[in-house]
Amino acid sequence: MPDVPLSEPVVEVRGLRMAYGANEVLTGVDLRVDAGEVVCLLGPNGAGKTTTIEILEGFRVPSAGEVRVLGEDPARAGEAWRARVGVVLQSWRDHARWTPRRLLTQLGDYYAPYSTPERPRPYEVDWLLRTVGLTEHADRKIGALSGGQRRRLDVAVGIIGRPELLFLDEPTAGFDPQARRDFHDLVHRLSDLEGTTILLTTHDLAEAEKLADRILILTGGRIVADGSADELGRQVAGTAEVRWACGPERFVHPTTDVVAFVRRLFEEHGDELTDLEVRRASLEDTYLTMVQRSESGVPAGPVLEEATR
Ligand SMILES: Nc1ncnc2c1ncn2[C@@H]1O[C@H](COP(=O)(O)OP(=O)(O)OP(=O)(O)O)[C@@H](O)[C@H]1O
Repeated sequence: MPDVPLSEPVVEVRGLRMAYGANEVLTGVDLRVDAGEVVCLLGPNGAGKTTTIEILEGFRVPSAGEVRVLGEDPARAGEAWRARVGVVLQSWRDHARWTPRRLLTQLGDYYAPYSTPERPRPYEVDWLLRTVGLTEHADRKIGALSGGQRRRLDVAVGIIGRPELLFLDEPTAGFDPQARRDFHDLVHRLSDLEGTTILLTTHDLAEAEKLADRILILTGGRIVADGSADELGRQVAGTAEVRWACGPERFVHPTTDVVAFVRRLFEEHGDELTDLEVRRASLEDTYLTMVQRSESGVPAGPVLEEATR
């Protein structure tokens, strides 16, 4: 079970701004993550996802705004707070001469004083190595691991302390399909069985759709969309597209009422229909359209015609 009362947000951000010199990256980000949620932060390259996550982790001090994570300001929070937070950064390149077992054991020792009866810390190292698929490589030098194996170790490092809140910045970059699936299972396990709250970034929209209870889209310095994949789809996709064939001829028609349209199609053409397909806006269509609209200042509205044009 989560250690934060369910009514209190685990992450709450209001009016967050961040500038690197003259480059204003975040211009007023508001977001909230509740206990036990898996939230996915999407956005184009350079949108400020890593910047946002690093501010929430306490690694970066924002230019302005209010940030509360597990009830504290991350920029001022102490070691006990840090022990409750797990972090998988975009890339680690250190401890090349150590072995995964040694690194995880050492890091685990750091978390042990913060163990509680509800949340015993750290995870057992052999269990964790097995869970991330590194048992065979547990005693090899970290510098000799492949990119994907190193990334699995990054994930293990992020969760060794049994965090209540886990930040994952592009966690599956470089994973092969099996490692990706194993990782998705791990996220479900952490979320469902451990009540871990998870905020992740990814460019893999199928991954976002699979993992996220809620998706946030960051572009132009702000969050422009917030909802489940289905909700976002419905917000922008008023129409579906019906494609069919009658003999050699093929047709495409956008409609807001698929069932009524298809029923009429069968009534009128019945036996002559040789193919039929209904296409709704995918998360990719929705995402691309929302980002394009935000960049060009166009308000929300149906997306499918634009996305499939
Ligand atoms: N330390 C820094 N100093 C100056 N500018 C920075 C720094 N870190 C990031 N930036 C700039 O801030 C902007 C946002 O970068 P950030 O890494 O947060 O984006 P992102 O959404 O995570 O991108 P990506 O999807 O490519 O990982 C970019 O224009 C980047 O060049």
